[in-house]
Amino acid sequence: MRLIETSGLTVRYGRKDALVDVDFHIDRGEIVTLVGPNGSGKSSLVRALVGAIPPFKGNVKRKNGLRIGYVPQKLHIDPTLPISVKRFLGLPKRKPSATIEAALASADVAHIGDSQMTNLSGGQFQRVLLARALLENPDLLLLDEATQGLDQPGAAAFYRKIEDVRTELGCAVLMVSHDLHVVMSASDRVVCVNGHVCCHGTPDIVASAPEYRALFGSGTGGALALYRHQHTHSHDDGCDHDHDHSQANSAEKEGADA
Ligand SMILES: Nc1ncnc2c1ncn2[C@@H]1O[C@H](COP(=O)(O)OP(=O)(O)OP(=O)(O)O)[C@@H](O)[C@H]1O
Repeated sequence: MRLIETSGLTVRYGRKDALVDVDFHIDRGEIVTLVGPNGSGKSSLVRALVGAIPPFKGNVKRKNGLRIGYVPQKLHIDPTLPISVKRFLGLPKRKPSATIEAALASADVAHIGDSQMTNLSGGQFQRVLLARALLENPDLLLLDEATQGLDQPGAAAFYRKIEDVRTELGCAVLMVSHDLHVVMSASDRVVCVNGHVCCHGTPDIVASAPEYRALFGSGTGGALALYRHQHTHSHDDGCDHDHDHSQANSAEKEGADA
């Protein structure tokens, strides 16, 4: 079932098109990763999907009553403001403590409810933001560069957690990343934008390839993968971003030979 669907979506700021003619959809329970370089229109697409900006052309359809849980890139908390994790999760609207505890448990941080927000590590902080997004029992979990600032094992652990959350709660997940190479192996689909949809497809797990290990280190449990570009697509459609296919190609070969 479609949760969100755009057709022919164009987003314009002033006289400048940020995105042109985008057909995009996300279905119930699927994990979609949106990649693209800086300024390629990822945030614009997300803003249009959630209805924060209107389409200049085309349309965006959302399922009636769609509930979206949003995990931002980061959130500034005044370091002089003492606030515990549980109190933070009760803002702006108080929630039953059982609801808060369940959300913390789903984000794997059940034990830090009484900690001060300002004392959390980067990884714990992102888990709390994830718990906050889960409070409303979302149909769609939206993560905007949610692992920025985490080290690589931290990012990998966070991705694996997201995969678990999808399995447990059945929500769809839309992840946004500016890193073309690092995506979730759990993604059902990867959509690459650069002012338009350049290409889309399934990511390949290349965790066993030496090149993969050289790039990302080991110990990620296969949560990180290189996105194998679809080499069947043509780049003479005005897609002018800089893909580095060499590493992914050699990793694929190694993976195939192994
Ligand atoms: N509010 C705005 N007003 C004018 N131009 C904007 C606005 N927001 C974005 N843009 C422009 O639209 C284009 C797409 O920006 P967008 O923020 O969607 O890209 P992005 O892929 O999310 O980038 P990043 O990875 O750097 O966050 C850019 O050229 C940007 O300068």
